[in-house]
Amino acid sequence: MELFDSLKQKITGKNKTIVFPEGEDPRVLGAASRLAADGLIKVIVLGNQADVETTATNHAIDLAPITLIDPATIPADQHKEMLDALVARRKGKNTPEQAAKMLEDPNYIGTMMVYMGQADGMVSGAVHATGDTVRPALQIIKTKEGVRRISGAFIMQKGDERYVFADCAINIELDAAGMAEVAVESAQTAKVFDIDPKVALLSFSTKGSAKGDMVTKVQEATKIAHETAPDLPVDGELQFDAAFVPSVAAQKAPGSKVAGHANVFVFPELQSGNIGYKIAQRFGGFEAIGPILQGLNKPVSDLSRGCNEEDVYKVAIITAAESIK
Ligand SMILES: CC(C)(COP(=O)(O)OP(=O)(O)OC[C@H]1O[C@@H](n2cnc3c(N)ncnc32)[C@H](O)[C@@H]1OP(=O)(O)O)[C@@H](O)C(=O)NCCC(=O)NCCS
Ligand SMILES: CC(=O)OP(=O)(O)O
Repeated sequence: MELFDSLKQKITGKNKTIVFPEGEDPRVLGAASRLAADGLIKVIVLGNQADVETTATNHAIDLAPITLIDPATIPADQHKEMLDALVARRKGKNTPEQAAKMLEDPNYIGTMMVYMGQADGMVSGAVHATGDTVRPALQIIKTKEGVRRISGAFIMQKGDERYVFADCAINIELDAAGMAEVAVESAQTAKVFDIDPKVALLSFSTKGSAKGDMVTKVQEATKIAHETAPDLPVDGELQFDAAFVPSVAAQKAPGSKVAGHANVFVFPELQSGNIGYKIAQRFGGFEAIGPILQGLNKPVSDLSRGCNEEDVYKVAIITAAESIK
């Protein structure tokens, strides 16, 4: 079954609610309206009422299936309840005044709705940069037990080919333990998308062909990933060609169970991860689905600001599916 058909089947009838804090954006509003009209999820859109209505009129988007909440008109008692919950969650890290300021930002309101159980997940980031989109989730939703760092993975898809790239979105620089954690988390993500994971930890060096601190970090990360998940096929440090091309793997990493067949690619830091996925997307013609945030207590999904309506639609389906245990 096609990936999104099985995800749609998973969420149909579950009445999951997804909140979209960027209601004024036509890509977001269009996707939200279609998702609700298709009966896949219940939709809450946050936005200035007049601006959302203008967007709907200009783009022929039906607002009927959507619940629109204008943050400026949230009743005082509901706002106070949210503010108190935020102050309590931040446990002295933010004053009530700071928390009130945070709630002027729709990403904080949406995240609080997820935290308070008013929504099952949030999709944002079509307008806001990643930092502003995910910071509320890092501060409020937080990591699930056993996970130190949240990371961002993309499902890269073209025809029958499907791969996981990570971390392409969140951690600017990880140490070896952090990179190993991304490797293990990404393997879990791969399984959700019917990929049998073979994980490559990428570098500009293959099996000691170059030296330096950056290479040592990837070697150490590979060792830690082996110790953490002994049954997981994982290898490093590998250059991308050694990880992906069997003939190059035979020359550069003979005997590796992963080299030449990798389908989960873990980048050594964010520069290469973010650049790498965008090259595969824009030069390689791969659809980039994500970033899917790995390791959060409840699903919050970021979008690329370069996304289209279909990307928003698909990420929301993934987010709803993630909310089903
Ligand atoms: C994600 C990011 C915004 C966090 O930066 P930040 O807000 O300055 O981070 P801080 O160190 O101030 O941490 C803020 C909170 O988030 C938590 N946090 C930060 N990174 C985290 C991570 N990867 N996992 C879990 N929690 C994290 C911190 O513990 C802190 O929590 P606290 O306030 O309860 O103590 C930052 O790492 C970033 O900008 N990353 C790059 C995003 C990007 O532009 N990607 C490219 C496009 S997709
Ligand atoms: C994931 C990503 O790169 O997001 P943006 O394009 O919004 O920076």
